[in-house]
Amino acid sequence: MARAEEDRSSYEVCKETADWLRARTAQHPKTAIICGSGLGDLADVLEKKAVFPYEDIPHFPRSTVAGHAGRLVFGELSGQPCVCMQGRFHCYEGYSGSTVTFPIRVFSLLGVEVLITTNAAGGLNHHFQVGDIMFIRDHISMFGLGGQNPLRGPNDERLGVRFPCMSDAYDPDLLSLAMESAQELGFQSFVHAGVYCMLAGPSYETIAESRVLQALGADAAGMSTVPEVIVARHCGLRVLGLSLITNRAATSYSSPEEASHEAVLRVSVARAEALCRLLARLTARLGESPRAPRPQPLTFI
Ligand SMILES: O=P(O)(O)O[C@@H]1C[C@H](O)[C@@H](CO)O1
Ligand code: HPA
Repeated sequence: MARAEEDRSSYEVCKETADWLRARTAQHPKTAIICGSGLGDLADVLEKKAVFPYEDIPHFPRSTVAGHAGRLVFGELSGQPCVCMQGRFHCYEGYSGSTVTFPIRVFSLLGVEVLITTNAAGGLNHHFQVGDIMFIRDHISMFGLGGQNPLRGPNDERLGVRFPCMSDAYDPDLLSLAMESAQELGFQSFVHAGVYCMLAGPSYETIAESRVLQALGADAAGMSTVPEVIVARHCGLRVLGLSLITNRAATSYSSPEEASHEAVLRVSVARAEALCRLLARLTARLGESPRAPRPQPLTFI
């Protein structure tokens, strides 16, 4: 029988973990990066690394999904202090919203100001190709609309307000900076901005469900990210979200597309280098002070 899940929703538990980490690393990360399925290589490019397996960190949950190594990596990216989650937690693993988002609160207590969250997602927008990158402009959470909000339960004001605004969930300045970074790297032909839709998972969508999601205005479908973003905004972090389109969601009964996690991981691993370059460029731009003036606004599909 499964053991009862530890309650990680309290400020004290988050602080205990943050204090434990602070005592073991001299790094003071301002940016946290969550590596999506198969995107763990993003953490390997950090310099001056300090690595903590999740099982060594007090109160940290365990990664159970292939392509999520389960290590917290502190280090520098483009000279900027960062912390990377090599492996995230998903609600479909059986974890509660407060467990899935526990690291975000720990990061906030460590002084992190910006969250960059990445994921693998199925493309719903007809213009998207496998291997494309979508910056998340907004989200729809089928999970959240169904009542599964990670902030459900008593609210501790030390962590954030009871009713956080979500119309500004994805920071427009970070989005512009990310688009500029993509343009500087010559990536504009395969970079878009769009709406990410979170499903509970772990089963992929049916054809009828994919059609509904398209009609709702979703550009990509996945099984993560939204709880992290809600909690990040709750504790005042600025957020950039990024989806790697690892497959195209099937929307026709005659379509050959069949989603599989193996194919998702294959595409993620193949595109990890491009993502690393993009995040390195973006992080360098984030470190520039004062913020460089923006070029002409860019239009992405
Ligand atoms: O952690 P992410 O959102 O990148 O992982 C996606 C969603 C599922 O966990 C898995 C399905 O293939 O990939
Ligand atoms: N649907 C949901 N989650 C996903 C997909 C998908 O097609 N691809 C990767 N994660």
